[in-house]
Amino acid sequence: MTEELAHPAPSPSDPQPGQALWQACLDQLAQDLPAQQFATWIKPLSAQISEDLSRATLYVPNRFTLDWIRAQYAGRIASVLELIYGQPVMLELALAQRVSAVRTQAPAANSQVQGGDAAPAQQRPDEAQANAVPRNRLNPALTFETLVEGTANRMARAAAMHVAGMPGHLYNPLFIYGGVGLGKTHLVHAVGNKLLADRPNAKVLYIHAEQFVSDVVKSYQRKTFDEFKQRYHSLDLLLIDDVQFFANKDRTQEEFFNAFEALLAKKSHIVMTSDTYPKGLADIHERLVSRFDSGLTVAIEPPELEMRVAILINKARAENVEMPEEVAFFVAKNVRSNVRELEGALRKILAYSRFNQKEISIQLAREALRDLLSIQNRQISVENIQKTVADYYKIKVADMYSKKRPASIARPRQIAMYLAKELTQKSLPEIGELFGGRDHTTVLHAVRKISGERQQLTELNQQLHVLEQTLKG
Ligand SMILES: Nc1ncnc2c1ncn2[C@@H]1O[C@H](COP(=O)(O)OP(=O)(O)OP(=O)(O)O)[C@@H](O)[C@H]1O
Repeated sequence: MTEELAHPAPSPSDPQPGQALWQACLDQLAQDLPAQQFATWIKPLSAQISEDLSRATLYVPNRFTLDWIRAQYAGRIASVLELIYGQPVMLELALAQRVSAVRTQAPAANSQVQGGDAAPAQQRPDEAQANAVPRNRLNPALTFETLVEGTANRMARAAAMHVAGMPGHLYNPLFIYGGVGLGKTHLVHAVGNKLLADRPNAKVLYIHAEQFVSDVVKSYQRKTFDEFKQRYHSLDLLLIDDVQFFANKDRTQEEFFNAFEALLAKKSHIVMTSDTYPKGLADIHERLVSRFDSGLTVAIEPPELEMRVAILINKARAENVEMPEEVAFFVAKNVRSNVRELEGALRKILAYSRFNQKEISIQLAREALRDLLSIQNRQISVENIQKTVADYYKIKVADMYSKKRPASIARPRQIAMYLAKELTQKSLPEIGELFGGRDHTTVLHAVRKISGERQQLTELNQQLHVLEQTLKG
């Protein structure tokens, strides 16, 4: 693959391989990204690449930039590095303040490279960043229009739309929770962007909870609580991300409580996100938890298959690429955990297609995602098979190990045994053991029976096909 790349892939024997790799990555990103984004976020990065090229550390000046780079660009940078080098390069993000400590520990041969001709990140004046990040900290790209709707986020989206259209009324506070990479941050930015589109003078602020913590600490140290209060208490809309980060931060919780009360009293709106529902939050004072829960609490679930397909097609289109539906289905079936991973897979496919100048097809997607797919294939376990088959035939997983014999249970159990033999490296006795301590001859009987019937019964063959696809991902 590497010989077909736009840049010759550096090898660890090049004089300064880290520098060459990072420069090639920058060149590629400069082509891929809008000039403004590249100049603002990527060019100023300071990179340190380990001698064996297995690890790249990017230094960023502050927490906000770190979160931003992680959310928006880290996946893309990692896949470009991987494509150029031909092997995965582990990407780390670190705050520039720690550079001196890291430098003293780093081996002398490590190359510390700046993005383009920018000043070192730790020396850049704060003003440069202040210019780059809008004061309300909203990302204009994260809107309702770019957020694909599906069963998984329908309720949260509807509530967020309502808040954006009529802030200060219903659902205050709006508390959105869900697992990583499911679109919580996107949704809160969408609320802010919509309100500003309707009312450009509205005072809106998006902030990550960690940034709020750091604001509290700073105003405590500098004795600037009046400014702090002025800033937060005068908002029309406060969007605060990942409030689970308030855990064990008493002073922050107190200040947030004050801000919360002040904002609600003046009918300003608060939208919060978290990785869990309010009562599931650990180490947060009860009075805050009960306030979090006093408006509307909605979950965002992992996206279902159709939604994943739509997200892929939409995101590809945003990059001016038409992704054939069958390819989107293939990817969506294989990448199931969250949207961020889906985006990562898409980036890999686009980069792979661009580098190799090949049309996007299932075969190309398979090649581009081969690491990810092989990990999944390796992960097929008997437990996984039992659960998938039980779900498919709507029986209990416990029936896989039970002694029950009715056909409605015995048959799915035989199918699961057959798949365990086909898809794992386990021996017949090992499989028997995992099916409630059955004898290996019982497993052998099941394997022979199902494989024989599969040749004759189209319906069974189809069911097995679906199960295999599901399990292989
Ligand atoms: N329904 C969706 N439609 C389009 N893009 C989406 C959707 N959901 C998530 N995304 C995209 O997926 C990526 C991850 O989403 P986001 O950062 O909002 O997740 P999150 O839930 O806040 O995750 P975390 O808890 O890790 O911060 C973003 O680039 C976002 O734009």
